[in-house]
Amino acid sequence: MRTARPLLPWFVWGVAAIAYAVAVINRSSLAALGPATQHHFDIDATTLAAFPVIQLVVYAALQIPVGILLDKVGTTNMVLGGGVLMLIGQTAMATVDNVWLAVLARVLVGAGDACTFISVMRMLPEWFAVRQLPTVSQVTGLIGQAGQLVSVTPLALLVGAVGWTQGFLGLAAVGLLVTILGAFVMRDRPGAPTLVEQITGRRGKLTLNARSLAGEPEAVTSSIGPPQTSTIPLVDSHRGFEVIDRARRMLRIPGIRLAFWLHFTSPFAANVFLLIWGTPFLTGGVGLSASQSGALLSITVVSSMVAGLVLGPLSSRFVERRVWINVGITLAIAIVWGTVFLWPGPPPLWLLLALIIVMPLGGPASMIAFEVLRSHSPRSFAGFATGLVNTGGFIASLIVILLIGLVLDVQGAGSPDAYSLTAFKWAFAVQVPLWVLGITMVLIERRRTQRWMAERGRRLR
Ligand SMILES: N[C@@H](Cc1c[nH]cn1)C(=O)NCC(=O)O
Repeated sequence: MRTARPLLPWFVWGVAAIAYAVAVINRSSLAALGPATQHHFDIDATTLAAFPVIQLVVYAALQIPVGILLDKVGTTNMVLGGGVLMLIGQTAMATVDNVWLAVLARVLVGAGDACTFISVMRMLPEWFAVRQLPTVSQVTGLIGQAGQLVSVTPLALLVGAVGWTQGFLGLAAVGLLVTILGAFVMRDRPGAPTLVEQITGRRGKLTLNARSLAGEPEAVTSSIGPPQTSTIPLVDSHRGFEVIDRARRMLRIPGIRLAFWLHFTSPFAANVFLLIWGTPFLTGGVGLSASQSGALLSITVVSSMVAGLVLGPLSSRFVERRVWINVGITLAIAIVWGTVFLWPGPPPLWLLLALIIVMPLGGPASMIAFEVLRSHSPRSFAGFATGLVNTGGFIASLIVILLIGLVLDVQGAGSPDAYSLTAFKWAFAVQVPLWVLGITMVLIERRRTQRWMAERGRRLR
């Protein structure tokens, strides 16, 4: 007899994905509001540029602590806690005039943002079957990217129409609504309570009867289950050094190192472009107008969303080749950027479009790192391991953001009136050593992973 497919996993995931989209809106809420921010706080361009950098530093620095907390307090509490931090941060952003308080507000936004993505990623295997995970993960990323589109235009229009304070309070209110919704709907796993149920101590029928989609028969492709915690080599542990000890234990598994390098190598070009250096390159370097540059930035978001739809089913169908899919995309990004570097003078429109379409594929490609991680990380360490892997792309992005600024400064082209195309080409060339390092490490760790699995008789099917 056919039993009805449970809908709860889709509701839980839907609310979690919306919470992630709100985190991305909060993260990029200043992206299209540069001049408004400068006017509101009366700050120069350098101080303005410090906002995304500080936020990124906070985000990256908190990935491992958040991952550890995640394994202890669970995904629902982390996503909702992150939501509360972000709405406090945006309320402060709306109401303070002092730039240092605004920096503190961005720290809160960065901290809340840091809690969201890895918690949602950690929650998915509890609700979905292995063969569904690549697609569900990619669609989660895609919904997050939609959040970026919201900050590029609608948020800027809202702030323009109702003013800074009302606009940011509106954003905080959206965060509050989603957090309240999450408190009623999100559950770590089937049978686990919602936040409201944790507080009242009563579990509803929906929770008691909850089922995951993971129990259904695997039709096409299946993958190995994650290893048991006991397969992780023991290392001498001292109290107070638990984090280092855990990191060492996890990093002894080559599959986890492979996931780290996959995430390190693929997304930084798009992150750097979208978060900070894309607009200066397109306007000050290539010579486009602000609106042309804004249109191109929107195309990057759409390209990444479309790629997410394609890559999910592809990496699920070709489990054995998923690493090559990631490497192929990184190489394509490097080749397009290489052509821009070597092109004499300004890149023609076709080349700019190729860059704008190919570069953002690195975001969805980096989600393959989490697929690889799921095959190699024991469940009890999954939050920690997800945080560890997610640091990869953000460390690389931070290094590139800082190096581009440095190379521009060294050439005397560090301010908008001194920008030049040649200076930008040299500056963006700092990405080359990171691609070389990343791809080399991926190839090395892939071979080690294969050997590790062969020695233990494990196989990806
Ligand atoms: N690679 C991104 C996610 C993504 C998916 N599609 C495009 N980008 C990632 O690692 N995100 C982490 C985060 O907090 O957003």
